[in-house]
Amino acid sequence: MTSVPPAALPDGYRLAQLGDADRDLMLDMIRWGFVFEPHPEDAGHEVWKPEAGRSVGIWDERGEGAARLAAMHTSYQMRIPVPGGADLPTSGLSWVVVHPSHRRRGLARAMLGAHFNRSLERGEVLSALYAAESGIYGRYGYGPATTGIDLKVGRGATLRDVPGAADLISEIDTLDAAQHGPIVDQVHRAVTRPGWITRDTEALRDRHLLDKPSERRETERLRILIVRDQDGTPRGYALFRRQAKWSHTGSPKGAVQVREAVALDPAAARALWGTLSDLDLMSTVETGFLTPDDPLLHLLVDLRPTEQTLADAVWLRLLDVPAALASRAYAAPVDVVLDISDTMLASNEGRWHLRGDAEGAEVSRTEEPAHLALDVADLAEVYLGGTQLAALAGAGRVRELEPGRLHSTSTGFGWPVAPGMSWGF
Ligand SMILES: CC(=O)SCCNC(=O)CCNC(=O)[C@H](O)C(C)(C)COP(=O)(O)OP(=O)(O)OC[C@H]1O[C@@H](n2cnc3c(N)ncnc32)[C@H](O)[C@@H]1OP(=O)(O)O
Repeated sequence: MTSVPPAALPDGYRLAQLGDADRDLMLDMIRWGFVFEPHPEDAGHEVWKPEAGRSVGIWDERGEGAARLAAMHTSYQMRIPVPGGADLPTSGLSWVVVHPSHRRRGLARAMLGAHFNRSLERGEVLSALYAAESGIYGRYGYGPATTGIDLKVGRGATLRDVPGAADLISEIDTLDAAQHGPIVDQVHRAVTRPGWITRDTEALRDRHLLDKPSERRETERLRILIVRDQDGTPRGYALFRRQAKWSHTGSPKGAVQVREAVALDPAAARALWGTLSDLDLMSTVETGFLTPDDPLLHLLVDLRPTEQTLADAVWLRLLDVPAALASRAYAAPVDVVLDISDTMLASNEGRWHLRGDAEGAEVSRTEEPAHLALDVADLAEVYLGGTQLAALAGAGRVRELEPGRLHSTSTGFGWPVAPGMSWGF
């Protein structure tokens, strides 16, 4: 156990980096936190590979005997593209668990403080996560920066024609990580969208293509649909499973469960969704999280029969506010003083003068009067352009201190392509 700089912890607890020797304890903690038992049939399929030096635990040293692990988290090294195309170093926070015996005494807060300091020391400007419950992370300065829409589309839903779609070649196969991994990676990487986190390490790529036997119980194994152009170049893919169901009168009611669907052009999107929505014996396609501007929403002739569920997707934390603001481009010129409150990272607190446009931006500390005031979590929510500053102002979460500044700044923070990503970590 390597010691980590002290954090505010209740007496008798100690924060420390976790390593390979702690792996079994970490896996046990993860089962406590996320409530599951290992399935015997998954033996040999587990590829949980925490990245070296990025896991931290809290040990309970009260009482007699050896210290017991009371809490843990890990993080992954990632890069997030932001509006304008810059790729920012990001710490992908994951597997945050406090054992039920130790909850609600500040262990999570202490771990988050350590996570912020350690990420900043590594030069990470942002932290990103998927929240198990949406009430947890706002208090630590994270905001839901991307939104996902899950659609349930009926079999044979009419899609608009796209020139060239009929010329593409669609092939369906059983997913084989070694064979299809490079194709998935190549297409996934070619997407240009704020928030689109690439899977840059082997551990992230392996985990993403994992097809655990226990997950096939009610369904089939993971399949892949690849759409290629006439030259054989992949233009899109979908990872999916089919689940067979039958009505009491013997009619097929199966569901296609899409894990991830990526298309690089309109024709590929049309070919992909056309195939997925017309598989034999299936009556519905469950799309999984799509970005709010996904082509499927605009290919469908009639949206009314589809069931839609909107939910928060990636939560973002600006660890270094000036670096984050200076790294993105702005859809319209902005020249504004923002007064930021941040209860956990004092280095972000206070007034920042931001001047930016489509080419880039500069940010400096200032004593000038502020035009807009907001919390760092609300800044995170608008940072990738998915939520309007003006919308948050409508809910009283952004204060306009100089009349007339809100709308121009809100336009500048917007972006024509919705932020999003297609996989969870
Ligand atoms: C990125 C990810 O890994 S998401 C996964 C998060 N982990 C889980 O959901 C696993 C099960 N839950 C847990 O392990 C724990 O309950 C945790 C990690 C969510 C919270 O740990 P704790 O040590 O109890 O949190 P801590 O004592 O620091 O509480 C911080 C604050 O958050 C609040 N809080 C904690 N969990 C929740 C929740 N699920 N919903 C709403 N508020 C919460 C606490 O009430 C407290 O509020 P306060 O500051 O106003 O007093």
